[in-house]
Amino acid sequence: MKTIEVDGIKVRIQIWDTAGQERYQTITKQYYRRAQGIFLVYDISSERSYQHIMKWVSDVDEYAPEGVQKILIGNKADEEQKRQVGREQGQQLAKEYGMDFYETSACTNLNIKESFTRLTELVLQAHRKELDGLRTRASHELALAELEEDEGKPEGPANSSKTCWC
Ligand SMILES: Nc1nc2c(ncn2[C@@H]2O[C@H](COP(=O)(O)OP(=O)(O)OP(=O)(O)O)[C@@H](O)[C@H]2O)c(=O)[nH]1
Repeated sequence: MKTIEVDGIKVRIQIWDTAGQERYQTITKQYYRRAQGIFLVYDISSERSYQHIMKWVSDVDEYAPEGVQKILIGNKADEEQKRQVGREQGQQLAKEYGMDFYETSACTNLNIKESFTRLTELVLQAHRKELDGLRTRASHELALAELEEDEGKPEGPANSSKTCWC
């Protein structure tokens, strides 16, 4: 659990670090179902981890809820001398999937706060849209209900609370 501030709102986020290893996949998939935001992380010093991202994306598409927000991360940006994946490759892949992209480093803290804030922002935005949709629908339903109720009552001053209905 961690609390971060986004647009002046304090948001409590729960972070799960899922295992990348194949043998834990059954458990990992169970986490997808409850996720609202997902970081897809590769290691910039490992071309193999970058190639795996496509598999992660298809798993997420299959098991995560529809509106889940995703960000692509190229981690270990401090390991410049061991770099196997160019920044542009990361940007390109993120673009293909319509995701934001950050290179981060857990060692130097590069873009850690920024990427968490951005993912939270995206989740909040998506949630707001959903809430606004529900609110609009609810207000329409309310308006309809009021209209229907009005239809059953006599018109004009007789509809006022002071007037006797009998
Ligand atoms: N140089 C560097 N090393 C890192 C960074 N992030 C993680 N590591 C190292 O990478 C190794 C693996 O880190 P983990 O956090 O276990 O990676 P993981 O992806 O969660 O691993 P799995 O749970 O097996 O999928 C550890 O030795 C970390 O210290 C980073 O930003 N820079």
